[in-house]
Amino acid sequence: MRLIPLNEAKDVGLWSARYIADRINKFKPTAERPFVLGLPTGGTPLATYKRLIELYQAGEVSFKHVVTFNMDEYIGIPADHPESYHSFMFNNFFNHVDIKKENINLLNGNTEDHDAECLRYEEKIKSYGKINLFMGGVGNDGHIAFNEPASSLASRTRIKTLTEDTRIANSRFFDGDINQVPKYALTIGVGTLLDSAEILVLVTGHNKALALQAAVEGSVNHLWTVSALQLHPKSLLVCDEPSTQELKVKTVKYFRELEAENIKHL
Ligand SMILES: N[C@@H]1[C@@H](O)[C@H](O)[C@@H](COP(=O)(O)O)O[C@@H]1O
Repeated sequence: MRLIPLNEAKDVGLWSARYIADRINKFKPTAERPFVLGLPTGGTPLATYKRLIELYQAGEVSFKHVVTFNMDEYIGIPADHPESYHSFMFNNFFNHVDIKKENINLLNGNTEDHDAECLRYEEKIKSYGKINLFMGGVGNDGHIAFNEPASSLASRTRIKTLTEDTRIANSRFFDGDINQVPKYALTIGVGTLLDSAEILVLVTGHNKALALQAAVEGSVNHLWTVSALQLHPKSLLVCDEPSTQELKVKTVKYFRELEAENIKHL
């Protein structure tokens, strides 16, 4: 695991966007051999999407041969609801870059058969071999995608019941009203995520400090599903200073020294 300790949330956006653009460019994707990118929603990745759009506008990266898979989607709100993850992705990213519509993959939370939809998604991912890079955020309780506490670390794409904590946290997008927040979601599993070649998780704000501590200093534990990153050969946590508050000084110092060169080149 690598941990990149940066100062501010905006630095996390700049660093991660540059990282993703470099990965895509190095891969030299073509129509026959696209770069497969996993994507999250939430407040944290907004700065990354904004910067990726700027890099695209500056001609530094293209999404023409990039295929995307989103992590999760609510059940029970229409795809065109302003707070669906479908709307989020088009409004904040897809509408502003040169990605082809047919290369965008999102879970559909409004089918008759959720199991069939989840299986379809897993099969579609498999049809590309694997996801080259999955970007994610983390919930206050350490959930990754919508893999709430006690999700199996071997889980695949499926329906999950959202915890009250998550619904309270996400009510900020629903006029502060928890009753408007869906109770269920479709989400990739922890196992699905771990199959990716590389995982990049963004962590910002003091409310993520316990989750970051669990991810880095805790044991692998299904109550903090983000800790499963410890099992992955190539995982990367990019964080701001407030989110490191619960880490030992020694831990932060260690990673800061290891990453001195990479942090300098922001
Ligand atoms: N399903 C999403 C997660 O993928 C996201 O990481 C988390 C944190 O969101 P935020 O970045 O807004 O704190 O929220 C939701 O629960």
